[in-house]
This record gives sequence, C-alpha cells and structure tokens, in this order.
Amino acid sequence: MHFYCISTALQASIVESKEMLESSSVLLFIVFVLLFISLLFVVLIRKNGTAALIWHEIIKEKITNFIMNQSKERRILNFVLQNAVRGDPCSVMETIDKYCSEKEWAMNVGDVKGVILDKTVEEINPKVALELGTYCGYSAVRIARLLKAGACLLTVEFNPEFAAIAKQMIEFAGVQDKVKLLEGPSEVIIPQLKKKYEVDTLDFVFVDHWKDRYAPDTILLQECSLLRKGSVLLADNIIFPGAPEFVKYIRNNPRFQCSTYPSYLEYMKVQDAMEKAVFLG
Ligand SMILES: C[S@@+](CC[C@H](N)C(=O)[O-])C[C@H]1O[C@@H](n2cnc3c(N)ncnc32)[C@H](O)[C@@H]1O
Ligand SMILES: [Mg+2]
Repeated sequence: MHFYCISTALQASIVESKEMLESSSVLLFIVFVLLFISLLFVVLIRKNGTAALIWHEIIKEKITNFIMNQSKERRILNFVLQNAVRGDPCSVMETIDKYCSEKEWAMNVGDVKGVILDKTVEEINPKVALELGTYCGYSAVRIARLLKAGACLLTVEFNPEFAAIAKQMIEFAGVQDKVKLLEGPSEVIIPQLKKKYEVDTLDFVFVDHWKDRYAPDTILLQECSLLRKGSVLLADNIIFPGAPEFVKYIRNNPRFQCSTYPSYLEYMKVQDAMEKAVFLG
C-alpha cells in the first residue's frame, strides 16, 4: 500500500514536470519569436525610411505625446530653451540636432543636408530668400545666420502650432530681425508676396513643405513673376519621402538648370537628396 502511494506520487510528479517542461519550452519559443520580431523591426527601422517614419512619427510620437500630454515640437523647443545658448544660432541648431538624433526624430533638414543648404546660401548670398515649410524653425535659423546685413528670409508655415514654436525658436536664436514668419498655406501666401509683403523677386527659395505642393508652388512662383534670371530653388527630400512629380517637372523644364545633391534623410541612414534648380529666365 505504502509502495503504491509512493509510485503514484512519483508518476504524478513526473507528469507535472513533463507539463512544466512543455509549457516552459512553449514560453521559451514565444520569447524567442518575440525577440526575433523585435530584432527584425529594429533592423527595418534603421534601413527602411517608411518603417522608420511609421515607428517615429506614428507609434512612438503618439505614445509619448499621450504620456507627456505635450507635442514633440513643444518638447524640442523646451529642450532648446533649457540647453542652448540664447542668441547663438549655431548652439540652437546643434541642440535641435542633438535632441532629434538622440531622443526623437523630427523632420528638420538636419545637420548633414544642412551643410548643402549652407553652401547654397553662401554661394548665392541672397538679399531676399523664401522658405516654404518652417516647421520648428530649424532651417530658418540655419539660413538666417548666414544672411548679410539688410537681407531677409520670409518663411511660410500653415500649421499654427508649428508657427508659434518656430517664432519662439527664431527669437531665442536671436535672428528675428532677419526672419519674417508668414502664417498660412503656401498657395495663399505666394500670390500675396508682391503686394502685401513688397517682394520684388526672390534670390533663393528653400522648398521644404510637402511633396505634393513642390511642383504647383514652383509654377505659382513663376506665374507671380517672383523668379528672376539666376534665382535658385533648393528642394529637400526629393528621394525620401520623394517628390517625383516635381523632379519630373523641373528636370524637363528648359527654364531651369538642375543639379542633384545625394545625401541622407535627416538623422537617419536612409538615402535622400536635394535638388538645386537655377531659373534661367
Ligand atoms: C519638412 S517640414 C519643414 C522643415 C524645415 N524646413 C526645417 O528644415 O527645419 C514641412 C513643414 O511644411 C508645412 N507645410 C506643409 N504644407 C504646407 C503648405 N502648403 N503651406 C505651408 N506650410 C506647409 C508643414 O506643416 C511642416 O511644418
Ligand atoms: Mg525636409
């Protein structure tokens, strides 16, 4: 009787251990699959622009906004206000670049393509420059710091929250005397430039708002006689997210002389490029 009890208990514990072993191997398998998926996701985010933007702009940003009850753009501004040197445009740019490469991705032209932008501005030495798409004011600060005395940058932004943040960013960088922020859609602002803002012609246009507007706004600039012989357009993100309609339009237009500057998407190892187009008149 005693022996029978021991044997039954032994059998029960063997079955129990078997079940435990089975369930722990299932658990191990699930952990392994999850790890593999996470690894695949990390590689995808690093190599693929679309996956990266889905992660940064949709998933991560929305979750952080919800937790912090604050927009990413406000977090960028706060980081600048706390860490950059007031009145020093380079310090503002570096601080934004640090935040966006280390903490949260954002659609500023960034430090790598920023060098192409700098070189173009220095080469043209514009008296009147226009920027389509201000966002947080990163490229506006970048351009403005290179403008000579008496020159100005008009920058257009249709999102009121971004415009308010850009205004503070521009003031903090100390370039507010050189920058005029125009709030509204580019398609509305461009036709107003001559009369309302007393612009004669533009020496330089940084096209960086939204891919679907690149070509129509380039046409609008010509229709409004805002371009002169030698005016230079520099368009960002022509590969990622890409502006195929604009590229087709500008490269096949005998009134423009084009050159491409291959580079990388801001704060990522994803291919991108800028297109420079000189208006031939
Ligand atoms: C890529 S971001 C600009 C980045 C900025 N140039 C920089 O490098 O710091 C594009 C901006 O254009 C704005 N935008 C998009 N379409 C626009 C339009 N039709 N008129 C004015 N702003 C527009 C968006 O709200 C966004 O802030
Ligand atoms: Mg851009």
